[in-house]
Amino acid sequence: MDMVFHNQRDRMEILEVTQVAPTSNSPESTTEFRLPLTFSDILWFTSPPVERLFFYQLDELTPACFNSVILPKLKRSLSLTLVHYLPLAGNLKWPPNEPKPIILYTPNDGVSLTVAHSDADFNILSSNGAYDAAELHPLKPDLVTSDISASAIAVQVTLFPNKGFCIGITAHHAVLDGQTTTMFIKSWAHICKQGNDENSPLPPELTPIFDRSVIKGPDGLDMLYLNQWLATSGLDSDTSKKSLKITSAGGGAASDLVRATFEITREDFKKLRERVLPKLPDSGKEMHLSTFVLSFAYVTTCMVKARGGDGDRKVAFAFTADCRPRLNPPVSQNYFGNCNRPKFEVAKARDFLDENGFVFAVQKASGMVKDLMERWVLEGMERILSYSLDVLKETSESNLQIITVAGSPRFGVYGTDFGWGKPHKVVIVSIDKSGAISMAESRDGSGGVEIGLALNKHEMNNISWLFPRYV
Ligand SMILES: CC(C)(COP(=O)(O)OP(=O)(O)OC[C@H]1O[C@@H](n2cnc3c(N)ncnc32)[C@H](O)[C@@H]1OP(=O)(O)O)[C@@H](O)C(=O)NCCC(=O)NCCSC(=O)CC(=O)O
Repeated sequence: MDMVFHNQRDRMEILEVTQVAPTSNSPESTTEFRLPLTFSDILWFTSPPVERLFFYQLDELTPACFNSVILPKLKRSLSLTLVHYLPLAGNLKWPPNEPKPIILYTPNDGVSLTVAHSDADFNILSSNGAYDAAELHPLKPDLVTSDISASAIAVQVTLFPNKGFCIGITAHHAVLDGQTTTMFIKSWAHICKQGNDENSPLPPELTPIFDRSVIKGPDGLDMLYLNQWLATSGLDSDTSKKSLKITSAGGGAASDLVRATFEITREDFKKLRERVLPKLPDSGKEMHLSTFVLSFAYVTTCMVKARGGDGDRKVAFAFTADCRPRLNPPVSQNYFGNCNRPKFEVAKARDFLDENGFVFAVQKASGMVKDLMERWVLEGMERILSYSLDVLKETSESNLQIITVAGSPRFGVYGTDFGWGKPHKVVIVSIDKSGAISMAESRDGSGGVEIGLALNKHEMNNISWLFPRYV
C-alpha cells in the first residue's frame, strides 16, 4: 500500500512580534560587543538559514496557562540567556571602511520573537509523517536581512491549544553552526528550567567561548570566500555594492515536497554491519564503520534508488564535519561560531543502484571520515566554496542529485528540556530548501538515529518501501 500523505490546511494567527533584549540589569548588556567573522563563518556567508522546530506536548495546555506561565518564563529566560550570548542579540553589519562584515551587538539590540497561535494538527506536525513540507513553514521565524544588516537568529513560540507548543529558531549560518545553535538553545532551556534565577551562571559545558584566535587557517581564506560569495550575487567587496541580504543560493523550498522521519534502530545498525562486513576488503578492518557512516551510506543509497533513472547521472554527496576536535590543538566544543568543513564526493548513480550499492556507499563514507582524521583537516579549503557553488549550479541546470546532511546525532537535541519535559519531536525545516537529510539521535536514547527527509511524493513513496526492507 502506498504511503498516506497528510495535507491539512492550518490556521495560524500571529499574536505578537516583539524584541527580547539581554536583561538590562547586567553590566554586559549595556556595552557594545563586536565579534569578527573568521574564514569558517564566511564560508557560509549567504547560505540559507538553518531552521529548527522543537515540539513540546502538553495535553492540557490552555491559552491562559500559556500566556500567564509558559510565555513569560520563556521570554524572561531568553533575556537572561542572551546576556551570555550577546552576539545573538546583535546583527551582522558591514561597517563602511571594513573589508568584511562583523557581528555587532549594541545596547538595546535584541532577538525578534514571534508569538503565534495555531489550529493546525499538532499530532501530525510532530509525527514521523508524511505531510506536506510547507505545513511547517508558518512555525518558523524568518531572519530579518537587508543590504545593511542581518539578524543573527530569530525565534518563534507557537501555541497549539490543548496540545502543546512549538519553539522555532532560525539561525544565520555565517554567525553560528549546529554545535553553537544547539548549545544556545540548551542554555536557554537550562536557565528556563532553573527558574530564571538572575544570578545563576551557565554550567561550563554551556558557556560560550568567543576567542577568535583559536581558529587558524590559510591566510586570505576569509576574503577569498567573501569575494566568491559576492561574485555569485553579482556584487564585489571593493565597491559600495556590499550586501548582507541572503540570496537564493542553495535553492528555495520546492512547493511539492513531503516530509517524513525514519528511524534506524540500534538493531538495524547491527544488521547493516553484519551485511556489509563480509563484502568489504579485509573484512572491513580498515573501515570506519560508525553509526554516522552506516546511516549516511544507507540513506544515500536509498535516496539514489528512490530517484532511480539513468545510471549515468551524477550524485554529489556531502556532509559537514565539526572541526573543533580535529584541529591541532583542538578547539573547545564551547567555541561560539562556525568551526566546520564540508566534505564532498561525486559518483555515478549506477554505483549506488548496483546490487552492492550500499557497500560502495559505506566505502566512500568511511574514506571521507577517515580523510578528515588522518590528514590535515583543513586540506583543500581554498577550493571548497567554489567547488560547492559549482555543484549547486550544476544541480539547478542538470539532473545532478545532491545529498547533504544537516544536524547531527551528537547534538543531543532531545535533551532540550525547558521545564516541561523533553521535546516530543525536533525537526529541521530548512532541509526542504537544500536536498539535505537531517540527523538526530533517537528520542528514546536507544542508540538509534532519526533521519528527516523532504522529498517529492514519488520518491518518498519509493523510499518508504526501501527503508524497512533494505536493512
Ligand atoms: C564527521 C562526523 C560526521 C563523522 O562522524 P563519526 O561518528 O563517523 O566519526 P567520529 O570519529 O567523530 O565518531 C566515532 C565514534 O565516536 C563516538 N563519539 C565521538 N564523539 C561523540 C559525541 N560527541 N557524542 C557521542 N558520541 C561520540 C561515537 O561513539 C562514534 O561511534 P558510533 O557512532 O559508532 O557510536 C563527525 O565526526 C562530526 O563532525 N559530527 C558533527 C557534524 C556537525 O557538526 N554537523 C552539523 C553541521 S552545521 C549544520 O548542519 C547546521 C546546523 O546543524 O545548524
